Amino acid sequence: MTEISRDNPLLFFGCGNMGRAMLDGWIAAGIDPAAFIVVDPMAQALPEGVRHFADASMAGSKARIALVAVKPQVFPQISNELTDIVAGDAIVISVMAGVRVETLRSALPGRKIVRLMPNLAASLGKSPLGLFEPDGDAQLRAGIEKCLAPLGTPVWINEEVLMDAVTALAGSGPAFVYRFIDALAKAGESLGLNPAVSATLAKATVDGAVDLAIASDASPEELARRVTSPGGTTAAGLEVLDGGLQQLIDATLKAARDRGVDLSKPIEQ
Ligand SMILES: NC(=O)C1=CN([C@@H]2O[C@H](COP(=O)(O)OP(=O)(O)OC[C@H]3O[C@@H](n4cnc5c(N)ncnc54)[C@H](O)[C@@H]3O)[C@@H](O)[C@H]2O)C=CC1
Ligand SMILES: O=C(O)[C@@H]1CCC=N1
Repeated sequence: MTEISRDNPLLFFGCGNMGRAMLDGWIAAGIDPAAFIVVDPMAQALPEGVRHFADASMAGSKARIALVAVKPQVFPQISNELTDIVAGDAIVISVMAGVRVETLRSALPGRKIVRLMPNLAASLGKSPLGLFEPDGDAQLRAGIEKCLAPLGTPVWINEEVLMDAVTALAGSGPAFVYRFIDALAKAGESLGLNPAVSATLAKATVDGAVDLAIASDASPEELARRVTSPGGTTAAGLEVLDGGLQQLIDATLKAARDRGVDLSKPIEQ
């Protein structure tokens, strides 16, 4: 059921920023565009061959595998539409932040529910893929991993409550990294560098540092040590950064995690 193809298409319910990144990742990996159906009133310029319906009622046959990628706040309003277009025994993968398996199960009785927390790097096949399913179903897990393999690295999470931490770190995380890149560039500018030069240096620095961190057996801490000459420029900079960075990142992730917990609560009408 997790083998997606023209005959067993995956239905995207919502295909905005996140859905589109996943769709692009799958198609870039060589999956037939006809293996995808998108239901989204706003989706535009979808890849050729992807079947698109503005409304669920137009989608025709019931999907056996579906991906829910609408905003969590929208889910209560669309759950009936969704129930109508996914088969009774379908696999439903939700990327919605906060929305719990219990909520998904009560809206979609009988379906196998999998929660997934990806990020936008799915379009490049480089997304962390935090996964939770409540039944410890080995066959389902293997099928999901195979299906998601073109998008990045799967990591199963054993306690659902930790999906809010995964969301904060891996789902929201790219935005925090982009802010760091921006801050590097702005700081370079304030030291007199031309804005375009500073932005290029900031991106290339982060790009190379990340590639080294991934390729090397050394920890990030050890790699930082290798950059740092005693009494040199890096030591002078780290003395400032180490005075506040961890505290700031702790507070940032906690705020994001706590918002995920809020989103898990029923919306007050
Ligand atoms: N943007 C990101 O980096 C990440 C987002 N997510 C999750 O992905 C979900 C979607 O987020 P984004 O893509 O950022 O939002 P978005 O606003 O870009 O996309 C949501 C899409 O849902 C569509 N939609 C709204 N009502 C609909 C309906 N009745 N039927 C079908 N489609 C409908 C909208 O037209 C829109 O294209 C959220 O639940 C979010 O928590 C998870 C990880 C990362
Ligand atoms: O900001 C959000 O709520 C979503 C979930 C993770 C990334 N974007």
